[in-house]
Amino acid sequence: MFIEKIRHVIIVKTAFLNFALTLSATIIRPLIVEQSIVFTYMGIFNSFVLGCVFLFVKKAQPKDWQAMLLVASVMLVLLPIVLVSGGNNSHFSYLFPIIPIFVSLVSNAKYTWITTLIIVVCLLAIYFSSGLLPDYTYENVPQNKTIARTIWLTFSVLFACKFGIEFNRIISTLGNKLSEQAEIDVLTGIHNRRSIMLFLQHAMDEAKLKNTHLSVLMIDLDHFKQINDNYGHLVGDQCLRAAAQCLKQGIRQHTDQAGRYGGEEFIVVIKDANEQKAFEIAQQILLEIAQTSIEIDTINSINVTATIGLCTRSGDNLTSIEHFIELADKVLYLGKESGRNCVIKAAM
Ligand SMILES: Nc1nc2c(ncn2[C@@H]2O[C@H](COP(=O)(O)OP(=O)(O)OP(=O)(O)O)[C@@H](O)[C@H]2O)c(=O)[nH]1
Repeated sequence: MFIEKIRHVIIVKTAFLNFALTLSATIIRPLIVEQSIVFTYMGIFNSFVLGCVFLFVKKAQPKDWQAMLLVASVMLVLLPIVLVSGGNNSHFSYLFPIIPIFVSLVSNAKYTWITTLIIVVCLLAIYFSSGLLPDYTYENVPQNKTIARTIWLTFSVLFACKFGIEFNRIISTLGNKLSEQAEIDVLTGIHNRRSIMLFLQHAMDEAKLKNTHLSVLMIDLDHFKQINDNYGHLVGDQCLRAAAQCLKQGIRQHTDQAGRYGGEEFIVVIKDANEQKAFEIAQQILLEIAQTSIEIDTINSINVTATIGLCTRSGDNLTSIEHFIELADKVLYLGKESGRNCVIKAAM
């Protein structure tokens, strides 16, 4: 959504720039250079078209096709001008290589290749139609120069396409890595608090809408301070990683999610399951944690246990995530008081 918004801003700004530059050139150019009146008429028409496109994309919601609409409008105003100002020798044809770079920035590789292909076909068509249309610049360019410029332009457009796609690929790989890092807890490799809270909020909205069941498990490792004190923080960290793996394996992969809530406390969100099913998942997790041995050296290993507080609510009984977590937390501490290594359910 964030990327889509940035792309929309680029599209709107480019649409405005197209309009402003065309209008300015239409007004200023006749004052500086001597030119045929045809260009002034074309400039007025083009400014009108580009102005309308700008107003349209500014008002519309961010959508993929807006980039293509902008490209289509630019091609629509650019092609006739290029055709009557010397074809591929026209100064306006220098604008062609910018188009694939723009498309790659605001759209995807598929649209960039399609646009590039259309431009290359246009360049060839312009070359073969030269001589058929009047040249209002009245310049006499030798045929070999026209051929050379057509070849250079074609390669520039292809290079711009490849460059734009590669640049975009690097940016999106970096973006994916960054958002992954922003969602994952560095120590355990499962979701961090921010990410699991977001998941819980979405799951809650969904459960309210469909009136399905939703459960949270608050999981706290038992006597973890003692493990740290007796074996050191590195062994403590190993226990946290092992517990996180047990959570990952214990949940249903496509519906549920596990995250680190903070310190030695974890949270699991279970969607579309009644209390009994959530209780079975919790017990399975409890068993997995208790059965996992953590090596402290080549000979010795330890086992940790956990206590789980379970809260299940149907969609119409859900209030806020804070309240939901508080209910699970309360029964978790009841579990601690009643001897640990158990699952306690909150009253429905
Ligand atoms: N190794 C390690 N320890 C952590 C980390 N985060 C929190 N802790 C430790 O976790 C311990 C939590 O201890 P307590 O809150 O007293 O709980 P507990 O000893 O598990 O006791 P109960 O929860 O009552 O069973 C503290 O010693 C923290 O220093 C971490 O990232 N790594």
